[in-house]
Amino acid sequence: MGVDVGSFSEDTSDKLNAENVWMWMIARFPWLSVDDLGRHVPLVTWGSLILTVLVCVLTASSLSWLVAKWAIVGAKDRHGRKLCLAPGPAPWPIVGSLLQLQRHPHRGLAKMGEQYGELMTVHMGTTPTLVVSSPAAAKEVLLTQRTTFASRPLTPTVGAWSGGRDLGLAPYGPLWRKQRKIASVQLLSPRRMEQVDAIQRKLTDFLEEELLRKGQGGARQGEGRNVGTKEAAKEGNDLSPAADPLPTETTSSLPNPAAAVHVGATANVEMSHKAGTMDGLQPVHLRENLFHFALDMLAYVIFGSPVSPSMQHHMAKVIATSGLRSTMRMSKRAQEPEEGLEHDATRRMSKEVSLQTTEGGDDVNDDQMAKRFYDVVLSMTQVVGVAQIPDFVPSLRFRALILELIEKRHEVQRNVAGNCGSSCTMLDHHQATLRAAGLINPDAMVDVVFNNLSPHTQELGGFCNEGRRCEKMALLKEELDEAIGMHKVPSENDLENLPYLNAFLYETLRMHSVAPMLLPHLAMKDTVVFGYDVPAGTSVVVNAWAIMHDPKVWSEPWELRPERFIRDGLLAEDMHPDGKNFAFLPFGSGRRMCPGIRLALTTMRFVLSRLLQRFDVMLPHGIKPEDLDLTEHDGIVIFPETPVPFIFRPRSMG
Ligand code: HEM
Repeated sequence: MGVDVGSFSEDTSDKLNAENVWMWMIARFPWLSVDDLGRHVPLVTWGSLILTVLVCVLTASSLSWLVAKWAIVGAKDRHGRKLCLAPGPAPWPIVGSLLQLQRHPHRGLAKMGEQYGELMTVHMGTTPTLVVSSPAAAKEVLLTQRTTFASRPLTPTVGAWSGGRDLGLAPYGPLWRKQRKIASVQLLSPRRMEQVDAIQRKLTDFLEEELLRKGQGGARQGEGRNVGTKEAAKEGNDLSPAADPLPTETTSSLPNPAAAVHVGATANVEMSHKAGTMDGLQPVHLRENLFHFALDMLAYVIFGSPVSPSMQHHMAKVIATSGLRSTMRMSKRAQEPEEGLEHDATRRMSKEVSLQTTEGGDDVNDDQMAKRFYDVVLSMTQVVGVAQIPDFVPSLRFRALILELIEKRHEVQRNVAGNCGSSCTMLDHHQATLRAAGLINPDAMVDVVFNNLSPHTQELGGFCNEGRRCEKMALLKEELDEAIGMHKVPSENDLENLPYLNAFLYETLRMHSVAPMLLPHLAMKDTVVFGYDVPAGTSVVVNAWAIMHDPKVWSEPWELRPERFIRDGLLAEDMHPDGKNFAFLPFGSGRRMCPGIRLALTTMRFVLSRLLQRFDVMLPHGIKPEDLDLTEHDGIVIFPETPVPFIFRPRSMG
């Protein structure tokens, strides 16, 4: 049958019948005509395509329902007994509910929890996971049944990373117990914390100096270029210590974590562009400085010395101003012009001095080592999550780097003055000086761990511009000024007794939970939680974020209200993050609770109080609180994706 598509008139639409619709479609899409099958192959193709898609969709959806039914309703235990699993969304084949979780799984799961309740079964890929979202259920899993849930799932990522042999991700068993004991009794013991205290003070002094220097435009050569411009943000070095080069040719290749995470984030670019100076002071990104601070602390605890080039530069200054300077002058006079000697000496030392350096150390390697250290720590925070997506690249990089750092540390140990006798090199002396200055940790974690492991296990190998936030800042300062004053370096004892400072810290940990879903746990045997079966091997995620933002648990959970942690003018004892209050779990609870809680709290209290003593912290002119993009960076550890520029005005100026 021929159809005169050319003569088809749209006016025939008043007769809305199948024939008209068909003719209208043929007028629009002539290839739909079946006049000449040979010529109109597309119709057949489209037809089969549509049919195929339909079949696929139907099959997938019935399959997913079948799987859901099998997984949730019809699941049976080893003895064929029907299991009653916690309710949850029907999973899709292969991906389970991963697509519904979107970018921030803790938020996605909190939303699902509103529908399914405090215990739900969610498929992370093909793995059924029990998600816990209430204080009572968290208590049941982390405390009452703490041994049953004390293990960690061995995901492909964890397997590739460390084979599950590291403390944080190891399955519950003898190796984990041994590591945990070393961590609690030796590495993070009160005695060790005193040693860490000394380096913490030095690093905080350095942090303050850096904030001051950068705020004043950055004195070092090459710094401050493009600051606050779109170009700088695009380069990834805008306002950050990534633009923190050692002088001249040793420009650091240290990554800007912001750039690594989100190069040129629009908000960042716009904000940096808008950020104006204030009282002649430049805005500074605190986040990067704190990131470097924390990693230097970590590197000190683990490898015995900070790793960032800027810190090494600082260490070099210690040497250059020590007795060794004259030795250096003498030994290098023949090669160096007198003018600018000190600067050159400092620079040269900064090349030579680092934990990794062997004699004649090379700055490029040091910089690369630091870059890799920052890089892998950052990637660690992104990869180890509930979404079990294997990413082998960072894990292999991580292993190689750690092995290299351990080897270098052994080298340092061999070279430490005293061991080398008459063959002591200049570097040995430098390291002895750093040790004396407390900049090389005599008991680095690698040493402790290696001394403790048997040969067998070794083989296994707040900002303030206006309004209520200002009030809170003022309250913090008032408390600090009254109790300690502006100049005294506070002791841990001083700080523990400041209710508002601690309450402020706790409230921040509640609102911006660093590890929002703790680390994943694993059921080691079949058990029952609140009437629901939990078969052995089930992954368990405690959504601490959901609990800490639940309006049934916390009134006005989105409001920053440190006062909620204070009772009768004192810090409420039952509101400590020590794992006893299951509504407030920033460090987890039970067997796998964070062993670093003391170090973390001490460090945060100290840094916060020192910054408050020294600076008025505010947003730059032209930036309002509502301009800020506080979107969380995705990964198992949460921090703001876009660094916020602050003005650090020395209080002496005010
Ligand atoms: C604000 C800082 C910190 C927060 C919020 C934090 C939070 C956490 C959380 C939530 C867990 C998981 C608990 C669980 O799965 O039930 C954890 C585990 C862990 N944390 Fe921390 N942590 C912090 C700092 C530190 C520090 C400074 C160290 C060490 C120096 C550390 C070492 C560990 C280790 C080794 C584990 C694994 C413990 C195990 O599985 O047995 N953390 N942390």
